[in-house]
Amino acid sequence: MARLILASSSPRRKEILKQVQPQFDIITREVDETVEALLAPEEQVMTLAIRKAEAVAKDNVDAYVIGADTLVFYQDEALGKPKSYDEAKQMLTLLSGNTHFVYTGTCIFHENKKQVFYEKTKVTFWELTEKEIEDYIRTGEPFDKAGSYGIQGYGATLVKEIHGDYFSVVGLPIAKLYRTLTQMGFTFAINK
Ligand SMILES: Cc1cn([C@H]2C[C@H](O)[C@@H](COP(=O)(O)OP(=O)(O)OP(=O)(O)O)O2)c(=O)[nH]c1=O
Repeated sequence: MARLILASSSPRRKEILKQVQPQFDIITREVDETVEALLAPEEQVMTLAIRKAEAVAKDNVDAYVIGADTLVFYQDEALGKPKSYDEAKQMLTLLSGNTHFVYTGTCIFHENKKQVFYEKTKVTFWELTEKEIEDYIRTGEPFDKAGSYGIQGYGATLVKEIHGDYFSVVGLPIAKLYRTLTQMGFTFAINK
């Protein structure tokens, strides 16, 4: 049976994949997460997804290896994970009352061949008061998340509208991933 590997340390990506496939392994390698800021958003997330998947695929050529990367873009500026309280406050203040885009790049390696794609989701935030932003940051939720929020947690209260794939905002566009893996020859447990 073909082996499926999620090359990610994100607990959210693991939960989403588990929702449709009970059996897979998690193997991660440290990769350089810097990327040329002048690249288009989709190129940035796909470049990083390829890097994450490739680092694991080179020792696991027979497996199907999945890498993913999520970035929030507001007016062409990439918002990654905040490094401090102040940075989280700055990001959430930018996003308040405005529309931004969440890009997730996904890459699958199998037998030295790769498939890469991205999803773009449009998210609009409610207008937030300074107290709302500060209360939210104190939950601790912003710190390991691109754009300083998690739509799947308390962050749900910040979101007015979303157009596109919810799961891609959380970190893994599962429907497109399922379809791409199936096209590449992987058989999910549900299809056996
Ligand atoms: C916008 C948003 C991001 N995120 C998360 C998804 C990603 O885990 C994280 C962005 O960081 P990433 O660098 O994409 O991923 P990661 O470092 O968590 O994991 P790995 O590189 O090992 O795969 O932000 C949410 O959980 N909810 C959200 O609403």
